Amino acid sequence: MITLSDRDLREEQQFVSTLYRRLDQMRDQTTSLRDAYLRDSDGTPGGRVQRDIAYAHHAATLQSLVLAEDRLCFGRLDTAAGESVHIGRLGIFEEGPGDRQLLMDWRAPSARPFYVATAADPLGLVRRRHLRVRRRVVGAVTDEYLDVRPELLARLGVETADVARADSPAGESALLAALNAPRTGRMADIVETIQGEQDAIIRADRSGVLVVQGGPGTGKTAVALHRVAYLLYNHRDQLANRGVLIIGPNRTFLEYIGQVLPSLGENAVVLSTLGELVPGVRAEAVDEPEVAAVKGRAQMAGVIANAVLDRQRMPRVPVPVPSAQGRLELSPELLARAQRRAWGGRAPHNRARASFLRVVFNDLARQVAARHRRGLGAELPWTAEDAADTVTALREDEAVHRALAPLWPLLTPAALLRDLLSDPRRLAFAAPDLQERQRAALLRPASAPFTVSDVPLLDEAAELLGPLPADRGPGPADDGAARDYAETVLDMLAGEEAHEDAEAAGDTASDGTGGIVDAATLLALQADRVALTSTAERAATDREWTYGHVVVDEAQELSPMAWRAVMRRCPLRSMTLVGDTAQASDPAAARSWARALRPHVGDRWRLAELTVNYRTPGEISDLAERVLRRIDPGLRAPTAVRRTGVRPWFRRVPAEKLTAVAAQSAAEELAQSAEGRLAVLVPPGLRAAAAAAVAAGLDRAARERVDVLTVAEAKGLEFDVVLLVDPDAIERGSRRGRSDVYVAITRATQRLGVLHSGPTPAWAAD
Ligand SMILES: Nc1ncnc2c1ncn2[C@@H]1O[C@H](COP(=O)(O)OP(=O)(O)OP(=O)(O)O)[C@@H](O)[C@H]1O
Repeated sequence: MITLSDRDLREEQQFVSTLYRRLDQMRDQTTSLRDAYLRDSDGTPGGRVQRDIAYAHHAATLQSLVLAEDRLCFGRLDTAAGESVHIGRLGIFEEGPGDRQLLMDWRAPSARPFYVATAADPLGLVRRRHLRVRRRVVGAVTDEYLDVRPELLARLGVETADVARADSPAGESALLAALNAPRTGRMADIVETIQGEQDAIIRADRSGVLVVQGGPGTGKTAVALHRVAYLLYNHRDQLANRGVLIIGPNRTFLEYIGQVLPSLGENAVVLSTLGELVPGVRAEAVDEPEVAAVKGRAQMAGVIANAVLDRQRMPRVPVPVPSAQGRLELSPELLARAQRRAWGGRAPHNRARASFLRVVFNDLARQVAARHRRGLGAELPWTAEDAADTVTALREDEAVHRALAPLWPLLTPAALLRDLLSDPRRLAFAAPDLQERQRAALLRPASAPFTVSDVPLLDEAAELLGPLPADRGPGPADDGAARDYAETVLDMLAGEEAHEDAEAAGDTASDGTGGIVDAATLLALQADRVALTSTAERAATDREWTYGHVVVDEAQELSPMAWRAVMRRCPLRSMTLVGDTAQASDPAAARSWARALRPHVGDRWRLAELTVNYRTPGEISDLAERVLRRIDPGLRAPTAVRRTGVRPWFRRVPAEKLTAVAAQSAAEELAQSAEGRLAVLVPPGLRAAAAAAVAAGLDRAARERVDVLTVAEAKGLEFDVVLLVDPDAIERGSRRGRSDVYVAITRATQRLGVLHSGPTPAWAAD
């Protein structure tokens, strides 16, 4: 590697300045186009929708151009054929005849050698150049030579003696600078320094299920996000219409990764937690482990199906039906026939109800006709018109509806699940194969909020129930359905106000995720009042939306029921599943990918592995490796790419002083540097006390750099410094407690401190 002369630096600066001038010009042009749509509308509803769509399109383009500002250009390739091309965050062309390309998008096939060419396999490159551009200024340029034949070097004006051969696939100094940089609390993109094994996954074929297995810090999340950007760029036609769904473990994580895709110019993406997968529900609470374990079992699919059947059961005695036409009655035989007719259509419950009621109302009308024949006016004929009028009158009769209410009620998934889990009788009917103890664990008050493990059950129910009919008129919907409906409307109105407020404030991307859609927020928008313009917006509000590609991060945590819900979102099975089975902590999680995927794709999935740890320095990952061996002696931790020379520290503290000492240690660690973030990771029982103690011991600026979290909350995140409090309690805290300790240790990018109340933890004893 050599550092270049001032002349080379000047030339690169000139080129980069040209790029930024063109970028400014593109922004101005897009702004004018966007604003033109604000003024132009023919005033018709159709015209307004078209205007909204065009406006949103140009606004999104403008946002990509704004976000491309930082590190617009970061590389240059010189080929053996004598060509030279600059690589950057997006493609830029000169304006005018010929449209010469100035900058090549990192995702273009010809940009690939930038990431994977080596001296052994130069892929046609002579030189790979890394440009360090900050605030439009080229600060440094480093070169690697991949083909050192003198005639090729001479063409670049370089002497053989001056060059260093590239032996690593991407610029080492750029990589180390990125890895050592203080963390900001938001994940950054890695376009400048994607490594060879990562590139192969990013550019892997779109079809089928790709599992990316890798230890902590191997870049699984980063790779998955760059893969989405790559797929959207290369398969825009297929993917832009259906969108891409990214599922992450919790909201904090989604906020952490939320800015990566917009910074890569991509917005056709929905980010969701499992708890938000069903529109209208935003579950954050988690169940006790044994309850979550039961709810996650595949068996629960049968339980939900039985719960629906339970609502279609018919009485064995006649059902009296008071009506304006007198007292009528439905016999058990008639009800059984209506039930068979409804089942025959194979429609979901709410739709099948129409068939059920058709038979019921015809029978009631038949009874009215028979009464007519027997009574006064019997000499007058009973016409088809009379029959139709009678059915209409019965359908509008409140008393009839009250009598029919318990038979085949309209149901929302929420009502079904709420009733099932709060009623021992219903549960006993639906779950005869669960043990008494398991059923007891599932029971809870009807007013309890939905938990994350309930969401796959709601999804299952939604599948079997189908939507409520759009125009269901006055009808025997059960109380739960009516209550849900009212709640949904209230939610919509509240959401609409919030939306209008945000618009009034000119705050189009107030969530900081650059316009990527937060499923739950969007649900609150009333589709017929606010035009949902982008694919992502429409997808996020529609439970039955199927995506062009689905990414699941921390996929090792999914229960069999969660897998079913996820698979429904992607019948094409174009999926990227990233995770690490050694980090699994969910009690219902599968222990292997094969086991998790077999019910859905058999063995038709591919495995890619990442083996290098970019996050954790060697001193900390050595420790992590020992924890890993205690989970399974056959497992190996990924190799750390760097060492810092700073060893983790341990301190024994009396149990009652743990939180106070954690607060003091946090203050000391933060004082060591003005930048970067610190996490205090605690057992759930200490969280509140530790948060209070830490907050009390810090000034405001320092407080903003600290998070006090449980391990579950810290999943997928990283911090410059981690203080691990009472690891033995974390280990004892759950069946997969050792995995939690492993996850905790591997969150640190620089330093780790451990506070323990008992003897030194076994994994660190020597
Ligand atoms: N090629 C790279 N260049 C620069 N930074 C990288 C690269 N690969 C990974 N990183 C950085 O390493 C850190 C870990 O990456 P990431 O969070 O994607 O790992 P992970 O495998 O998902 O970890 P975990 O399983 O612990 O959630 C991040 O800060 C990421 O930006």
